[in-house]
Amino acid sequence: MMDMRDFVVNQRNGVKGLVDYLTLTTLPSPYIQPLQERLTSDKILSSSSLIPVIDVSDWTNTEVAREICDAAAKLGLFQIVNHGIAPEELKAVIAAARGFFELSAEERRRYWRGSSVSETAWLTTSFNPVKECVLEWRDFLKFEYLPQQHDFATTWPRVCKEQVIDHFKMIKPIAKKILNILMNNLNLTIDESNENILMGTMRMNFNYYPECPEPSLAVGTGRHSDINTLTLLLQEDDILSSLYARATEDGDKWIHVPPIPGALVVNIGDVLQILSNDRYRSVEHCVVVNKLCSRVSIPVFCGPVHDSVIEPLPKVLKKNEMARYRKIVYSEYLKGFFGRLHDGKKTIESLKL
Ligand SMILES: O=C(O)CCC(=O)C(=O)O
Ligand SMILES: [Fe+2]
Repeated sequence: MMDMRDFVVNQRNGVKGLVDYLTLTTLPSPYIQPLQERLTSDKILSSSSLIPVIDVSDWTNTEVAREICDAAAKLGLFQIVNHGIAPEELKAVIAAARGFFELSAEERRRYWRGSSVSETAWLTTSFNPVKECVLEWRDFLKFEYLPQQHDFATTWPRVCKEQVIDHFKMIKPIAKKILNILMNNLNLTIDESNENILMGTMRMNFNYYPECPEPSLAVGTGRHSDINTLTLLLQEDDILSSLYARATEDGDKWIHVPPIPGALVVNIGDVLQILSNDRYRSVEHCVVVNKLCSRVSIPVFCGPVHDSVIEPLPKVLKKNEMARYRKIVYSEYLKGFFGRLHDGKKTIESLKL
């Protein structure tokens, strides 16, 4: 019998390669999640209006700023509409992502992590497939955007290179506006002293979740919070019941993040929670897969450069207020996160004082 894990991970076919190669009618055993990791219906809150949707057509409107800061403080996740990126441009980057995953397994393999033909783009599967007992039903291609390095994108796959560059360029000013609003609310601005922490790096994922024979037994992306400052995520319009956010830190209830045509999902990452000494909170989220259709999602992660020192900003702390997190260099934070399995907010919790 075929060793599925070996085929997907070591032979670098990914889970996309697996579903293309075999007609699966049941979920292969390496993907069967323990019950507590499955998003069963009893854990889902059913109201559809729990995720704020903010119209940002006027960034200078104080009401817009208030809604953004409020959502960042409470749930740590919201959607924005009328952000200025045209629907056709969003469709183009989704189509480019699908274009990449429609390449042959052999073509895709050229980008596999560890032996990728590109230093700034690599493909892998699940989250930490060497360590995980149970795999996640997802492949992803990651891009690092280094605008100062002029030829950074020459090695990116031809099928999607232009759209990725365009998308990075369009997302960057939107991210900066949101971060600026969040900083202003803390009586700070983005300046030379903090820009490298807030958005010194930008990365993008093409997440690909193939159709799954028994979605209720699997997860697409396991429970985690993003470890950066801010994520702007594009999800496909027409695929429901995929992304879920944890409603409250202490309960096991989850809220569906519905796809809205033309919208971007914005979520707060751990670094912003630390810098703001908990005034903003990173949100735990996870992804459920589908039986009949594959799904693509495209998060852009803004975050610190590796040698940034992350700690509650002295200017945020009120008189006698204690810092709630110990200081850490960001590269150490990354090691902590990527050395674990997806496990909710364990990385940020490990820094709590
Ligand atoms: O696929 C999604 O909707 C979310 C993916 C995600 O959370 C991530 O890539 O960090
Ligand atoms: Fe995420």
